[in-house]
Amino acid sequence: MKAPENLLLTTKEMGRADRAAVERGVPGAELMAAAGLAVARCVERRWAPCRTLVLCGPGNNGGDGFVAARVLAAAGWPVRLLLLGDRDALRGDAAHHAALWEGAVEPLSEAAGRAAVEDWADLAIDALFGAGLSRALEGPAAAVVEALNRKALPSVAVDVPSGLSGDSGRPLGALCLRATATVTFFRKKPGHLLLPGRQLCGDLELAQIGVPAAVLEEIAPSVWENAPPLWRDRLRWRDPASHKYDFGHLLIAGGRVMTGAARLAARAALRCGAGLVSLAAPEAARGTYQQRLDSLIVLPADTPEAYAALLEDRRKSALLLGPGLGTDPAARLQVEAALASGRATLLDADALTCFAGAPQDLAARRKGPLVVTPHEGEFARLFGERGGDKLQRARAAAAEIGGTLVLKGYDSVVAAPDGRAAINAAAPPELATAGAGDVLSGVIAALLAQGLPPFEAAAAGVWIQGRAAQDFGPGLIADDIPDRLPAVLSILQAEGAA
Ligand SMILES: NC(=O)C1=CN([C@@H]2O[C@H](COP(=O)(O)OP(=O)(O)OC[C@H]3O[C@@H](n4cnc5c(N)ncnc54)[C@H](O)[C@@H]3O)[C@@H](O)[C@H]2O)[C@@H](O)CC1
Ligand SMILES: [K+]
Repeated sequence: MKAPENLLLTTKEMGRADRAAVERGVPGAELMAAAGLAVARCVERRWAPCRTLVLCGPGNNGGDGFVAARVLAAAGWPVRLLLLGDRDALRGDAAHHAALWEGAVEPLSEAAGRAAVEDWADLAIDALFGAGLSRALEGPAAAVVEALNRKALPSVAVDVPSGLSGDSGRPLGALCLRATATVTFFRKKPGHLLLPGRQLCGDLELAQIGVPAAVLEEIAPSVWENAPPLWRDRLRWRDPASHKYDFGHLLIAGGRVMTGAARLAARAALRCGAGLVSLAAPEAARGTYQQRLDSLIVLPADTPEAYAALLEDRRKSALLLGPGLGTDPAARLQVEAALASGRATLLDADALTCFAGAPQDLAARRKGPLVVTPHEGEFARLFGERGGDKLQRARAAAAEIGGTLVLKGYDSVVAAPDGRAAINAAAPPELATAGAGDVLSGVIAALLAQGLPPFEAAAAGVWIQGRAAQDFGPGLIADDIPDRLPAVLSILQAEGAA
């Protein structure tokens, strides 16, 4: 299984992993002991002993809370434990660990929860609900979470902040804890990375609690956190025998007016190792394209037919259309010619708008590998308003067009038509700037030109661009990114050789 350490598990899959671990002889009570201990250790690392309020729910999330309370109390921390529901109603491992707790168990009522937060606690451990949350917070749980948020009391959430869906990254109702830190177990969940979940979790810690990695074989999850182990072995590096044609020939379709977009893409593509990058452009714009980038080959394409004729050269291994292309009928014909050529094709921006509201037309014309890279606005234009969370929408849309789809954003989702998906959490907010999408399209297209499969090219491209922009800070413009790509590639090459 690819990159097992980066796999993400849905709440259901995590339940299966827990059960499979127990079937393999790891007692559930031990898993819970390790989970609660990890929470306590997180608290001890981050704070000096202080008045700690442990809020326990009626399920196993609450059981983790009992363990954390026990560990902290034994270490001399002042701990109060408030339980939602009846102690006698606790079951299984949670009942086991509740019985080992020697301190008082105070009932969590609306008034008791509020008072403990407002008048007593310096810190809270949220063990109300984890993977088992099935509806919006209400009653005492809602009251105490609301009080925690209002006071902005430091808090550590067990598994997920109460109120959050670990699958969608969205609160199940209007209310969700804003945690300082979250400790989760075995593998992260999609909701830890998707927005707003990623921000509601605060600092995310992953603890290993004794679930053997072998259980992943039977669960066979297909969503990863985007990271080099997922695609690093596909990257191509030059050696003394290399020829430029071994690294592909990318053809970019350049428009007449907005020439900056395609130039950014071209520069990024050259920096990302494409053997040759050509840009097909109408007469009026050719001079502009050529002047700004000496290593770019500018080819004449005054009509869609002239563009199609360029595709007869089979050495052109990938096509990029969209940045600055325009949305007139000629642009649409160019996109159709690209799709019909069977060449690996990346469509972005205007090329997607050419198919607004008609993704089925796009799917019907596709003859080869396809990557599309819409932001939310372009996605809505192409597919219409869709329900579901970001991961669901991206996967469904990828399956529909039979291509890999990158739904861009701070939490970009890369989805393949076969159901594989990667969520990217390694990009800085500064990438929200004009032209960053054009750079990304150039990076991914360069990887396609070098023969990477679409899903790997897209996931690698998203990660590489994010890393190139990392640590730049305020003031980043898209023009800064291409020349920062080589440093990222050098690190990836060195890691691959190690
Ligand atoms: N062996 C295991 O299964 C392990 C589980 N662990 C912990 O167990 C958690 C999952 O435990 P559970 O499946 O028991 O689920 P939870 O403890 O998250 O919650 C389930 C309980 O909450 C109730 N509930 C759900 N939504 C509610 C709402 N809005 N208002 C009131 N009640 C609500 C359910 O009826 C059920 O009683 C994980 O998040 C993790 O913290 C860890 O201890 C590691 C081992
Ligand atoms: K929780």
